[in-house]
Amino acid sequence: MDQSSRYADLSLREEDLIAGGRHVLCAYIMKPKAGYEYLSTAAHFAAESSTGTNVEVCTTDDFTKGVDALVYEIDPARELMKIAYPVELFDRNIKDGRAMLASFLTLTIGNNQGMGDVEYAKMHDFYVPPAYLRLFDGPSMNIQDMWRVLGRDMTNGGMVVGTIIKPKLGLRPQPFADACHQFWLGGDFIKNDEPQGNQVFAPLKETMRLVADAMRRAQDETGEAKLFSANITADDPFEIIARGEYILETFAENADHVAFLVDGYVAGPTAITTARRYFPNQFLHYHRAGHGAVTSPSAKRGYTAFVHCKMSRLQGASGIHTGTMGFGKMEGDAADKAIAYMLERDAADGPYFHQEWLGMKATTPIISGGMNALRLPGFFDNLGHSNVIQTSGGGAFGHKDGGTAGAKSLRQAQDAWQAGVNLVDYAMEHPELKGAFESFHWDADKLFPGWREKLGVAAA
Ligand SMILES: O=C(COP(=O)(O)O)[C@H](O)[C@H](O)COP(=O)(O)O
Ligand SMILES: [Mg+2]
Repeated sequence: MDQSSRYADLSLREEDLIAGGRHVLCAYIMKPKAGYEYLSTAAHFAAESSTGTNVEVCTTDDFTKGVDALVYEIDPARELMKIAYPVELFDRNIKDGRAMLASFLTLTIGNNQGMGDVEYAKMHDFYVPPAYLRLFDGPSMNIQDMWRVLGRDMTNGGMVVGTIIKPKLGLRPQPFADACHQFWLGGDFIKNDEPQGNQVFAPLKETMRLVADAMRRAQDETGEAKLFSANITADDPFEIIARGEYILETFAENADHVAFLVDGYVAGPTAITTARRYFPNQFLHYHRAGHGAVTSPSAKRGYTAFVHCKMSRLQGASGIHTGTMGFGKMEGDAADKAIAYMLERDAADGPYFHQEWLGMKATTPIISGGMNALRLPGFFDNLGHSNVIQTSGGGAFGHKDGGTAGAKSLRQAQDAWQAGVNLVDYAMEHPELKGAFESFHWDADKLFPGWREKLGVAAA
């Protein structure tokens, strides 16, 4: 059945829809299955994503039709389809009238992902009008709160030097805390790796007691503040809260040095919002493990990394992994800096829509995955600044002189970039950075040809 007379109106203009402020706009790359016409499939998609089904039902009344989602633009050659969703379609909390991301996802990327006439559909961008934007929590904390703890400049405080304790799993509590202590003697920030929680060989309570102690000792030894991002991910919101409360109590006087890490893709919006609302004074660290299943450019369904990150700002993530933009080990490319700008700025352009954030706090990009000191200058050149949290696991603990030297080499790389000094020149005066060239010599050969002669390091 062709529903395009009801669920499509190609005479609608995007600027009018935006000026009207009544619609959430979504852009998809959609391809119908063989034998299905583009506009009628798009209309069926809009029906299934809003008020309809595959047939007309006798219970529909005039009010219903007023909240239909409408296809307002198609370009079959580019497989592009844009749909306007009336804001009234989206569910709101009974307790406070606020919006929820679960409802946004259920409609805009819900049943439409399994339709028999759709070959594939992936969301590439969305626009949120002010009337809906203001109903989301948004972040309560971000990198500025870390800079405050670290005693840095509040507008251009620079990179938070971070790591992930490796190995990913398999450390008992004491060696885990020892690794933290080692890194903190040179760096600022440590995060649990995304699967680390309450394994039987490393019970959370015992591990956190030792990590809190390692933080105290490192702070005493260096005279600097240190930060820890603790994984509180769980299926059960009460477990998330129990973990968070235990950790804050254990870090005690250093509780404001603690961030909470939530695996937001696998545990979902409920877990993120539980942490955002129950612990509004902690930095909320959104780890996105698993997102590649839908965001990878090779995935034709789901949504892009850009859409995923943009949603996290609405939910209130203080920081989210944004990838390494082609400079690390994970999928991505230089143009992904648009993701960081959408998170950081008060107004930014996505691939299809301009978004005004109307003062909603920024979400900090967390740069991670196969990074080390040598890869940082190129990364910062591309992004244009270094006000990010950067975590190098292998790039710190893979340093030939250990985690402290690894941490120092990362800080030195950022300092060199900020000072506009070539990394090889800086390494002449900074032994830990020089050690990074030796440790990651395959990167050094590629990124800084001639480094061996300059630094006096013989060929391996
Ligand atoms: O543990 C790591 C990186 O370890 P290492 O520094 O040893 O590579 C993170 O989980 C990845 O960054 C996730 O990827 P992304 O940040 O793209 O979500
Ligand atoms: Mg990890």
